[in-house]
Parts: sequence; C-alpha cells; structure tokens
Amino acid sequence: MPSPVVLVADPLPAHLTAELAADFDVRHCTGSDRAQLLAAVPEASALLVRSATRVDLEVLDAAPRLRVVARAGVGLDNVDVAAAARAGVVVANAPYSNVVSVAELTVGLVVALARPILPASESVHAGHWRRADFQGVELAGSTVGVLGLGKVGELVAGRLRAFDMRVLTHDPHVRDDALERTGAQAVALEELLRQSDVLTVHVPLTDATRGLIGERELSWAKPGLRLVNTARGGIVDEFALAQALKEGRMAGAALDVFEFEPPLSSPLLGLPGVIATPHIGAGTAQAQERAGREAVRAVRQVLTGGAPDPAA
Ligand SMILES: NC(=O)c1ccc[n+]([C@@H]2O[C@H](COP(=O)([O-])OP(=O)(O)OC[C@H]3O[C@@H](n4cnc5c(N)ncnc54)[C@H](O)[C@@H]3O)[C@@H](O)[C@H]2O)c1
Ligand SMILES: O=C(O)CC[C@@H](O)C(=O)O
Repeated sequence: MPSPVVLVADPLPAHLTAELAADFDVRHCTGSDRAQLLAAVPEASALLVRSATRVDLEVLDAAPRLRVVARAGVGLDNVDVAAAARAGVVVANAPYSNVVSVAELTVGLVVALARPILPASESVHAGHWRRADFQGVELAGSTVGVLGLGKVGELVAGRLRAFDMRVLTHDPHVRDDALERTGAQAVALEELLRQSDVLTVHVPLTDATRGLIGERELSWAKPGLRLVNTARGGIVDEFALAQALKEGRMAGAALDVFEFEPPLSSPLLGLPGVIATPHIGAGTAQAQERAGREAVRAVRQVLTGGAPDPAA
C-alpha cells in the first residue's frame, strides 16, 4: 500500500520533515502560491502549514483524502476550522510553541519605540556623532496597555513590569489568576487607550477583533501613544493608524504583522516613527523547532490512528 502523502506547504526545519519521510510520502509546495497548493493537495492525507498558507473551503474541497491540517504555530486565522470540522479534518496548532519568542520581540519593539537605537546606530555608521538627535523616553513610571491578556499578553505584561511600567489590560475573558500573576489592572477598552503610553496588541484575529483598533479607538488615545502589534494585521486599522501618526496624535508604531503580507500597499510603509518587521515574532530557532515538532507529532498521531493529544 502506498504511504500517505504529507504535504509541507510552508518552510519547516528540514530535519523534522526528514523524520516524517521515513514513514510517509513527504512532498513540498509553496502554499502561498494558490495554483501550486491546489495542484498538490488532492493527494494529501496531511497538510503542514505555517501562517502563509490559506486553508479555506476551496482547498478543503480539493482534498478528499485530507485527514489533518497541522499548523506549526499559534494563530488559526488562516485555517477555516469550522469547514475542516464539517469535512472531518482534524486541525491541530502548537499553542505554546512560540509565545516566549513573540513576547521577547514585543518587548524589543516597546524599547525600540522609546529609544531610537537603530537610527542612532545607522547614524554613527554613517560617520555622524549627533547625540542630541536621538533623545528617547524612559519606560519606568509610564503605563502599558495590554490588549488581550492571554499567553503572549501575560508574558509581555510580566516582562514590562520588570521595567517598572504600570500595566493595564483589556480582555473580556480575563482570568483573575492572570491579573494576580501580572499585577495588571483590568479596564474598559476606552480607558485602556486614554491611559496608556504604550498599547500592545495580543488578541487573535477573528470576526470580533477585526478592526478592533480603528479611527474611533485611536481618537481616545492618550497624546503621544506608541502602539505595538505582534498579533495579527487586520486588528489595527492601518489607515486610521497612519492618519493618527501623520497628525502627530501618536508618537510611533511598531508592527510585526500587516493586513496583507507582504504589505506592499500599506499606508504605514515609509512613515516616520514606524518600525516594521516581516512577521518574525516566531522567528527564533527554539520556536521553530517546537512548532515544527508539535505539528509533526499531530500528523503522526492522526495518520497512525487516534486524534492528537491536546496536552502533549
Ligand atoms: N507575530 C507572530 O509571529 C505571532 C506568533 C504567535 C502568535 N501570534 C498572534 O498572537 C495572538 C495571541 O496569541 P496568544 O497565544 O496570546 O493567544 P491566547 O488565546 O492565549 O490569548 C488571546 C487573548 O485575547 C483575548 N481576547 C479575545 N478577544 C478579545 C477582545 N475583543 N478584546 C480583548 N481581548 C480579547 C482572549 O480572551 C485571550 O485572553 C495569536 O492569536 C496570533 O494571532 C503572532
Ligand atoms: O508562520 C509563522 O511562523 C508565524 C506564526 C505566528 O504568527 C503564529 O501565529 O504562531
């Protein structure tokens, strides 16, 4: 009997896909190339993806043999989970794999918005010594608003407390133990914006959170707000954010994620005060290893019998 086909649609550590190749027919495609994905998926029993591959109804309809979609990462906004469930396809993500990496990048972006480290370095490399051009602000004593106190939000809150920042949060499902652990104070969304010097976004992208930070919310912002988004594009309205920055109502923004990636037509590209990174929150060796390993384990569990163990 031929081995089940495992289709790897986004880059994963090569030693992990090599392990799978011992037992399965591992094939590769570029999942962000729709034609390639639709051509390859009909044979697949398992589909391994990261965030760049969209697994929607069209893909599921084209994949009659598919039994599992394994997402090597946290966010499931690129997978139609309800349609997969209707088709009897297991969807497994790796919910703890990269949260430390994302939290660490977030803290780095918070610091980079307060202290212009990279522009100052570029200036010195260019032969200048302009100390007065690179004045920043202290984080200690200022307030950070954490939008979404889940796994990443909690890690970020704890790390920013160590900078002596006051931590506020808005999260309709916030747990008391998370508030206790972080010392965060829960407030309404409007209050979060009115009081925060830094707003950091850690909610998933869903129908309920798309455009959660838009023109109205940014009109509430404390003057000089600095915003960090390492969660998902689409949660913060890029046009409203660009407008607030252009009008000087906000001091800066750091974005790891964009509504369309790459963000070739984003109004934020090229704006002063905007730091942009190419969705690298999970881009560490440790996070990629953990996420890939969890995804591979899910594939094995489904293809060799039994659903994945969510606690594994
Ligand atoms: N940049 C990256 O590479 C990267 C990597 C990992 C995760 N992420 C993103 O980060 C997101 C958060 O990850 P997580 O592990 O912390 O998820 P999580 O599920 O642990 O936490 C999300 C939190 O958001 C809260 N929330 C939901 N709707 C809300 C709303 N309307 N207002 C306020 N809070 C709301 C939830 O109650 C929950 O506490 C993921 O969904 C993913 O999109 C990005
Ligand atoms: O594909 C990636 O590495 C990004 C993953 C990240 O956004 C996540 O949600 O885990």
